[in-house]
Amino acid sequence: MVSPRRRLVAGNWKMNGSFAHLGAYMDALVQRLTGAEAACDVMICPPHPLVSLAVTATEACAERCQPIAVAGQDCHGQDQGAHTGDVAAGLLAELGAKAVIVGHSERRTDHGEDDATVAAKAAAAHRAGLTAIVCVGEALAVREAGDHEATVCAQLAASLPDGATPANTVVAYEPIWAIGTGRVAEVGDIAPMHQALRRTLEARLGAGAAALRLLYGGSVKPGNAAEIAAVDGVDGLLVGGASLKADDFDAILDAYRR
Ligand SMILES: O=C[C@H](O)COP(=O)(O)O
Repeated sequence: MVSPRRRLVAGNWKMNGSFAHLGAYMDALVQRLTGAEAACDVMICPPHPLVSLAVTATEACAERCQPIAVAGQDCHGQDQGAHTGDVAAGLLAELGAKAVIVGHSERRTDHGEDDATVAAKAAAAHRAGLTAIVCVGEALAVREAGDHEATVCAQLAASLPDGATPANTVVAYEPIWAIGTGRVAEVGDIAPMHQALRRTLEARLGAGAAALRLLYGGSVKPGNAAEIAAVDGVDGLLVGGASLKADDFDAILDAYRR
């Protein structure tokens, strides 16, 4: 049965990009999307200093192609305060962002963020009117030990704040061993995990869980996007490195043009 959930493809630029890159990228992406709409929501997540310019660029082309939403890559769990270097979800919303990634494994590793911190960040996103893209995923050792489903499902349950709904939350399953490594999870890795995560969402959110989108991320490229997009239970893709080139990102969107 075809899922009723609207697919989402989001490009996470991580700590890459520049003002010059953004301008050229938007020109190229809009050119490719014009007259070639993909049957999915499209989102880019540039570094925070580029969010405002990205919003301006997407608004300028709104009449030429399908909407391109802009998202932040992180926010603080509090609405404001003495947190040097952090970014408030409300400010991202004020800049025109529609969503923010929270709990990416690189944040969890680089900044020691635990599930409670991620849940607080997602709640802050919700208060600001943003969609929280909550990331979860296991390390290689956890998978090799066979504990991956229990680990990631527990991670998801603890990373979702009260008040999470399909309207304000997206979940991204990103096995850490597949991020930026070129090592792609097999269909046989992805499908069972997505089924387990769906059960976790149902236990947590009840009937509302059915509409919540569950993305896959980890070395998604033009060459494997269609196969991954076709996996039962995958409602879209969170793309890192391959989203940095407009051509490659557009080729990944082809997965939703067939
Ligand atoms: O947020 C994106 C993921 O970390 C995937 O990154 P990647 O496509 O470079 O493996």
